[in-house]
Amino acid sequence: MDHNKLALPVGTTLDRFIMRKQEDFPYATGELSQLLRDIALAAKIVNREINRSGLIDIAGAYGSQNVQGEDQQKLDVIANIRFIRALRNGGEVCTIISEEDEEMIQTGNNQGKYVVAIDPLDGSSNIDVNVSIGTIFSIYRRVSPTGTEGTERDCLQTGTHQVAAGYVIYGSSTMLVYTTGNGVNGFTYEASLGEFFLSHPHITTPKTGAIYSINEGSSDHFSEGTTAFVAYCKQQNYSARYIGSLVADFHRNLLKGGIYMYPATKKAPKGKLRLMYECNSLAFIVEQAGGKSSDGRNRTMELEPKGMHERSPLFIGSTELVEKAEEFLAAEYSDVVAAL
Ligand SMILES: O=P(O)(O)OC[C@H]1O[C@](O)(COP(=O)(O)O)[C@@H](O)[C@@H]1O
Ligand SMILES: [Mg+2]
Ligand SMILES: [Mg+2]
Repeated sequence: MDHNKLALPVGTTLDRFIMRKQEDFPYATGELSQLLRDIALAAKIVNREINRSGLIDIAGAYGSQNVQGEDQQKLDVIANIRFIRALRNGGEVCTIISEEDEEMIQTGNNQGKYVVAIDPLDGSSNIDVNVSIGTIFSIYRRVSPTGTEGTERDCLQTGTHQVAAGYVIYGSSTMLVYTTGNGVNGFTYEASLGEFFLSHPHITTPKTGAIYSINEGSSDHFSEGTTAFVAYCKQQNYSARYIGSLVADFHRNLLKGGIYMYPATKKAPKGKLRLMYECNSLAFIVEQAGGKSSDGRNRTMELEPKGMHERSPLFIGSTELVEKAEEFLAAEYSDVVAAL
């Protein structure tokens, strides 16, 4: 009996889980394990900042805009600093792309084998109103040789090249959910012990569900296909649930079944969400949990990134719901083509 392959019990610490899983890979050298620990450490620090954000003056806008033209919140900047510092100090990462920085961030760890794409604080519009927010990350192995700075080619890889991806949700409890391509596991943070504990082993998402998540405030700008699918969801008496924090909406639907959509609209032809550190990361998770993710037509993880902050429409969640949405969009597309 290969004990390493045994399912680890609920309550296993993240550290122990990472170590035991590393033993499953005889050629593993521990760098990815250490990188996952570095991310968990930064998440603990950011969690502390978020929990006390109402008490100390870190609420509100920071006073500058990021490359997307969005007003940065103080916590966006604090989370960005904390994750970059942990990844730099950890030594495993040569280059970082972050939602909050226009250019690639060279860490100085030229021997580092990994590149990280990160959304340090997801759900910025919910920061000051005590609604769940998150962090989203993707990890890639560099393609350029070690000993040099990471390149744009290292950063612009398709989602299928992710070696790991995950998110942290800072909600009623704080959880870290991630995959290294061998299923999805969730860990709950016990602040008094300063530890993440395995609480959700082998997460799988239902094939279908009765929840749809989309900002209907933009419905005037929806395409015909999106409008038709939303109408279909209502006919099916599905529940509309939209928190406005991608991580939180995704997490709920992952566990309960459902679909989250941020479609292309007339005002945002490529949607809003960023391919490298929002869409690809969650696409890897949902596929590993038995779900599906696309831009309405193409598999998210096969989309060729053209820029670090490129946007992509996102339809993600239970396979049957995403496929149903794709059917409505395909009908719209064939109408468009027929009209050409
Ligand atoms: O307000 P909208 O247009 O519905 O957008 C909400 C979406 O934008 C986001 O806040 C974008 O992410 P950031 O907060 O990281 O910029 C998502 O979390 C959320 O799903
Ligand atoms: Mg985000
Ligand atoms: Mg963000």
